[in-house]
Amino acid sequence: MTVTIKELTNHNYIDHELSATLDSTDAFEGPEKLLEIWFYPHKNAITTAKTLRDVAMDKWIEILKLVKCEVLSMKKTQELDAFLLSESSLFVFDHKLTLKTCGTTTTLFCLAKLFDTIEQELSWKFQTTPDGKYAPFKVFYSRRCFLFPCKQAAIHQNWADEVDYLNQFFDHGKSYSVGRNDKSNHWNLYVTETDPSMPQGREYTEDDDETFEVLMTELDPHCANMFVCGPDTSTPAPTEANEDKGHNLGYQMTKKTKLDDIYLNSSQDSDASFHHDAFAFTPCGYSSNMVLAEKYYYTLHVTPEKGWSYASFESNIPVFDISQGKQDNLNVLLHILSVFQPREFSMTFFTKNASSPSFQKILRINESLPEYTKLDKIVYDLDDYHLFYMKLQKKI
Ligand SMILES: C[S@+](CC[C@H](N)C(=O)[O-])C[C@H]1O[C@@H](n2cnc3c(N)ncnc32)[C@H](O)[C@@H]1O
Repeated sequence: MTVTIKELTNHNYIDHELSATLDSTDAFEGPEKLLEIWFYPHKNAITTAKTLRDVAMDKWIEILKLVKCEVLSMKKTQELDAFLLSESSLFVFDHKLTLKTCGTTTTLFCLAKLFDTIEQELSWKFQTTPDGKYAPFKVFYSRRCFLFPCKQAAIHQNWADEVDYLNQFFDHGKSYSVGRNDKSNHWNLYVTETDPSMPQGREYTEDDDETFEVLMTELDPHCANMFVCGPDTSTPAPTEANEDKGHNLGYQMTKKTKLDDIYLNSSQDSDASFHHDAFAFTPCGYSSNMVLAEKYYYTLHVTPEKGWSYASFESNIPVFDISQGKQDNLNVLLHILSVFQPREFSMTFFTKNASSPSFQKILRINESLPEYTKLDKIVYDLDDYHLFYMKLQKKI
């Protein structure tokens, strides 16, 4: 499955001025804050005429201003809107959204505005408890420990403050610190209890809901250099003739590193659609969103600077099922590791079905990574989800 040059001209939204004027900062916090809100368990459970995808672009821009990031471009598919941001990505489905932002963004500061907007624009009322808290179907917030916590805005400097802030909005939130609890090795998760009053039954359940995330640090310098543009690097500097340098270079980086070729071209129907949107930052850095079969995404973000190099991969593609067993997450992981060759990485895998072949295979994934030593390997039973976490380090 690879992308074609047509992907450079079929954006639903693109901010050429912003792409031309973005510039680099010094020490950059690659590790992202990841907020996923399921307002309803399924689009069939929405009780009003409008859905999240009816929220207009200018409303998303206002919400994202509070997070301190901007929209570079957006592509719409049949099932989702994939936004490429100045600091990572936003995926909007009819009934849920995933917001992933890096740097010194203030992700949680958008919550009040987000709930106000959907109440005004969609008549979605989730503020139902007497204490004014919100009760969407499910909320997840997670992040690995930061490389530069002191650079973050106040509440994001430490996990306990983030949890206190989330608890002002939601009831029944549970907080986890996963992995050995030292300065650079843990990963945090906040998750609310599933709202039992929402409709139940097969037509309201996403059976194939899986999320696979790989967070890599200390990238191999040659690999990291593939995401640097300008003199003496492996990617040529853009020419003046390019109308949108960031998107052009992003496309070139994707093709060169074969990041569009992670999933086999053998998904259930080989005509499955594939959409791509990538951006190369100046002088370095890369972000991309890929959408497969209209409803599955994977997203990659790279901070290549020596000293704080970092790359992340996140996917909701149930690879074993859609490839009919021809490909699994080990295969996906090996492809990603070959592109970045990190010294350390952590991975998380969420699934509803602990007896699925995908989950059973992932439990033994470290046995197929002879170059890496396992530091932590943990499974959580979170009632309606199972979480697998593993941290690995390259053998010397
Ligand atoms: C937004 S990208 C990808 C971030 C992502 N979370 C990651 O995995 O690293 C960050 C990279 O782009 C570079 N960059 C250059 N200009 C930037 C800008 N205006 N905003 C954000 N990043 C920028 C950063 O220095 C960094 O190397």
